[in-house]
Amino acid sequence: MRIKICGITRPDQGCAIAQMGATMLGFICVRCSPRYATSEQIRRILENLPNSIQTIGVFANVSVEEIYQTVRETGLTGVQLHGDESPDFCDRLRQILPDTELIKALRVKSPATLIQAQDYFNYIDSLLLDAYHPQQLGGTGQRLDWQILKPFSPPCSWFLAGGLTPDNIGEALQQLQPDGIDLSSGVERSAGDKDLAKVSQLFQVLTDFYS
Ligand SMILES: O=C(O)c1ccccc1NCC(=O)[C@H](O)[C@H](O)COP(=O)(O)O
Repeated sequence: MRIKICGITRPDQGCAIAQMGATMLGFICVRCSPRYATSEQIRRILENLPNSIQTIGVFANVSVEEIYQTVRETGLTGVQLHGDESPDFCDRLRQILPDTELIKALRVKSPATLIQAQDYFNYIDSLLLDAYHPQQLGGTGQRLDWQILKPFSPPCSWFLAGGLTPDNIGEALQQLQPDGIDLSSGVERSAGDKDLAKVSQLFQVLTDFYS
């Protein structure tokens, strides 16, 4: 199970969360987000992390060139596209960053979103399914309808996101079998400030679940 904790803004919290067992850390490269981290901030956080951890930059509706430049400046190992990027955009990005993991996030509004997902399978490494919110792109704490995900079995790996917390993660994993999980506001004190007690509680629940 891949465990991604998203919206990291502080080096000490990044290190602590990596030590607790996260396999991926996410950095919000979307300027309007309260969790926005600059390339300089991301670089400083990455300097102190173990090499084994994957580091994912989250982008929305920016150019291939901007993403390329941020990845080169920071050393991020992966990119998550959280806006309205097309399959063709994913294909172009993959061509200029062939060794960078490419995750396409889809905000699930209805079962039609899961049909739309099929258009991306040839161009991405993983899908991330998040909740739909009319005004915000991500980090909303909104849970998506797990019921409509039950028959979903894509040919690529997929992450469950959207309103996950230490209190509901067990129930989510009883109902669904994602390859990874992604949490942000459910393990925060305030936007961008992770609550290490909640992150620790999450890992305890996961340990109990899998033992
Ligand atoms: O987190 C943000 O502020 C954000 C802003 C703009 C685009 C994406 C954003 N987050 C993407 C993520 O991967 C979050 O972890 C995901 O939306 C789940 O968030 P939450 O429901 O708070 O766990």
